[in-house]
Amino acid sequence: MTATQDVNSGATPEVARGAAAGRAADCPFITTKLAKSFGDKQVLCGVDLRIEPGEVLGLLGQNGSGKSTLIKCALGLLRPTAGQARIFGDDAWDLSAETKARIGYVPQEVASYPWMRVRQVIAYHAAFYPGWNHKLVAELCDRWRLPLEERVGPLSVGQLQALGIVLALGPEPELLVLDEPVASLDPAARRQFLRTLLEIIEDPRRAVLFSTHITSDLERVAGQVAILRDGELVYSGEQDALKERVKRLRITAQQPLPQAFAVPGAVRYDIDGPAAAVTVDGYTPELAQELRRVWDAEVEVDDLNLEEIFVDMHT
Ligand SMILES: Nc1ncnc2c1ncn2[C@@H]1O[C@H](COP(=O)(O)OP(=O)(O)OP(=O)(O)O)[C@@H](O)[C@H]1O
Repeated sequence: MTATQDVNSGATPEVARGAAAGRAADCPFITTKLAKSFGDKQVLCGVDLRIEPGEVLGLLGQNGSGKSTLIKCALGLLRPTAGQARIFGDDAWDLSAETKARIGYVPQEVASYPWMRVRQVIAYHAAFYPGWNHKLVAELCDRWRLPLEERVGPLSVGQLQALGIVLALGPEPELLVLDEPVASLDPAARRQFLRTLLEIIEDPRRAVLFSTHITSDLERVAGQVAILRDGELVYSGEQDALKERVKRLRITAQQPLPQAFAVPGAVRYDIDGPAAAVTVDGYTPELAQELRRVWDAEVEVDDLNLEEIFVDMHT
């Protein structure tokens, strides 16, 4: 595990010492019926998720839907109540040092050593990783104008977040897990980050789990999308397939639409007399044809972007 946190103890990245190359290339990330409760509050309800090498999975969900809890259970930072998470074949609660060394994790709140200078923190982390990419780290520090000679303690939240990303990317991890990594970055730094991420995922061995509320970012980088609602996955699959499946139908009938007007798979209705805008989950061209026939209506089909899909699925 890279650097900003040791997944099991919250201690130094010593766990990465002795990182071994050449382990069997197991699936980077699998959860099976993963469940987590805090007291009597169930936060995750049987989540099945899988990320293959070369995939970027964007994790979406409203505040409190369980994204961070899912990530922490999958990385062995929280113990699941039921089900299982495996990282490169290891049980998440019992990750080997070799497996931890293959993971880069940027938590929602980056913690580091406040008394050290930025340059020292980077050198400290680099010392644990034989494959540390000094050139990449220097480039990233430059791009994000990280103040190498300043102490970590007084860094701004955004600077600390950028440092967390640098530390996670330094060892060139095969699994990169980012829990809202850009929330505090300014627009220029965010753009730089996305550029960096796009460069990183050119390597087909890498898998990325990227949780964010900024859907336009996910739209650019995530081939796979998972949507959590109240601890349950309501979608997991290709972003393109989601966009094929969820459409907005603009319906114009000859007469005001009756009370009984209903569309199979509708997740949102806006009805105004003879006109309706209906978002459906499970669109097919046959559905549009059927609506034209049954309601004697014109039906136009609009594509939605990821943000519109997310919002409509949560109203
Ligand atoms: N240690 C804990 N003890 C009790 N409840 C917790 C704990 N950690 C998380 N929760 C609860 O679990 C729920 C899910 O929290 P989580 O942080 O996973 O959500 P999230 O989807 O990451 O939210 P956000 O988008 O706001 O970061 C919340 O209701 C939260 O209060």
